[in-house]
Order: sequence, then C-alpha cells, then structure tokens
Amino acid sequence: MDQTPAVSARQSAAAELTMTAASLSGVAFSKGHGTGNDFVLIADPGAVHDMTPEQVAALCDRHRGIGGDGLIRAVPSRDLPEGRALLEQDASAEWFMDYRNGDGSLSEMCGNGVRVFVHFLIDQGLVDLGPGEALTIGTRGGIKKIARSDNGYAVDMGPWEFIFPTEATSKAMDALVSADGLEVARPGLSVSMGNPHTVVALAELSELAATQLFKAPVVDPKPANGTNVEFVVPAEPLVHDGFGTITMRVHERGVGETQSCGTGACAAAVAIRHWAGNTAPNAWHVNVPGGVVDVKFFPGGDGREHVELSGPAVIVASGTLA
Ligand SMILES: N[C@@H](CCC[C@H](N)C(=O)O)C(=O)O
Repeated sequence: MDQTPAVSARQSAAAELTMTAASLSGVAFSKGHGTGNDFVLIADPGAVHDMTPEQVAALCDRHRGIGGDGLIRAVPSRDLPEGRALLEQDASAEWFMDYRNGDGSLSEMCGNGVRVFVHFLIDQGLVDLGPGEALTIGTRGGIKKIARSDNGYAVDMGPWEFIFPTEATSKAMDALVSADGLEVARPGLSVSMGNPHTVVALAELSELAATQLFKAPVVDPKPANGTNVEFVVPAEPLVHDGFGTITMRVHERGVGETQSCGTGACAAAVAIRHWAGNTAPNAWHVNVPGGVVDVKFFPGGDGREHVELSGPAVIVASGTLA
C-alpha cells in the first residue's frame, strides 16, 4: 500500500538524519549539562570536525541522535578566524567554545555552556584549573574568564546592554510579548548578554506554570536576530539574606523550552533589578526548572558593570559515534 505523504516525508527526514550523523562515525563525544541545559560535547584539537547545521541537528536530535539543547565543539582558538581575533586581545584564550543551538544555528553565547565546556576541557585533560586560578576561553561573545566556585564554576560574562536603549526602556518596557496560555500580551524588556533576550515579568507562579512554551512567544519589536524569551516571577518579598530571588522559564531561540538558560538568568536579573529600582540587590538566585544558578553584578576592569554567572556543570557520559 502507498504511504501517506506525511509518513514518507517523516521517513526520509529520519533517513537523512541517520546518514548525516553517520558521516561523523568514530568521533568521540561526551554528554553534559548545567542545571539541565544539556549539550553534546566534542573535543576537536585538530580542528577537523567543523559541522554543518544538519550534522549538529542530527546529533542533538533526542530520538535519533545523542540528544541535547546544543552542541559544543572545543577547538583551538588559533584554528578559527574569530578565535585568532581574540588571541590578539588575550593570548591565553587558547581554547574556543564553538557553540551551536540544537537546530544547528549559531549563537554568540551560552552561559551554562561555558561552565560545561570548561568542565569538559578539564575532564579531557586539556586544561587544569586549580582552586583560586582563572581560565580564559574564547567564545563568539568575546573572551570569558572562569574560576571554580562553591556551586561549581563562576564565569565573568562581561557587560550587559539594553537592546533598545530608548526612553521607553527607562520606563521599563520596550516590547509586547504574547504566548499561548497568557490571556493578554505582556510588557517585555530586551537585554543583550552577547546574545539577545526579552524578559517578561509575571505576577504569580500559577501564571508561569500556565504559560505554554511549545511555540516561540511573539515579541514585538523583536531584536534583529531573534530572541530568547524569559518569563519570570520575582519572589515575594523580593530580597532575603541580601539575595533577590527569581523563578524563570525560558523559550530559547534555536531550541524551544529548555530546563535552564544561563544568559537568560543574567538577563532576567538585569530586568528585574531595573524594574525594582535603586534598592534592588546586586546578587540573585535564579530558580529554573533544572535547578538554581546565581547571578552577581560587579564593576568590571573596563569601567562597565559586568555580570557573573555561577552554577554546576556535570559530564554524564562519554562514547564514540557509531
Ligand atoms: N542555554 C544557553 C543559551 C544558548 C543560546 C541561545 N539559545 C541563543 O540562541 O542565543 C545559556 O545557558 O545561556
């Protein structure tokens, strides 16, 4: 009997995925996560495994691949043009985090990814990072410095910026955001952490739970290259023991809903602190479905305010692609 067009399209897509992944046969990989934001990790010291978007999507496929929100390739900075440019700024940024979203698209930055990347470099014996030491790495969002912390690893994520720095931003809204499950569009604030985010505050945890994130929320105006959208509920009272607390769910550009987003947690703290005004703290716990990450603001050496993100990093498995 003839197959329906839908079934045969699904089967040829599946065959394509299998073939795409097969062309990487024999390549060693690890699987890791930071608060449930999970990644396929590949060490590529010879810079021979640059991947197509289709290969990345095949490896990140949760049914036919290894499965992950993204893929991270560890490659020497000297072997990529964007890495060589960073080495001119800081010759110690020997390793470059080549990060891709699960759909194969590039993103400038991944906050949970940086911690997992460094943990992977250590696990592979490619770098050492003793207590009190700092490691410098290259990313498409610039050079990042990482040290060990009580909760895992702490990363200087660099300065934050409003994406639409207008008068309206100072009045706390630059976009309207709608999502299934929310009755009316809500105000959002777009923040760059190297990559784009739009943060929406909700009043109640029940509203956060009712928000449907299967589909990308509609953001207007949308940052030029798309955006990650964070729905957040500030704790009541907001501050306890000097820390502000936020609960967050996220829809990531190029992925869908994830268990956690490090840059999203930083953007959420920027937005909630901005909305809360001058008395808001500089230290934040951000609860995400996959755990807790911490965000702190501090004066960077470049005269701008920087954001520190800290949290755990775990390697769960290593193997070889069949
Ligand atoms: N999960 C990441 C962010 C990954 C990139 C994002 N999807 C984008 O396209 O910008 C994080 O922990 O920051």
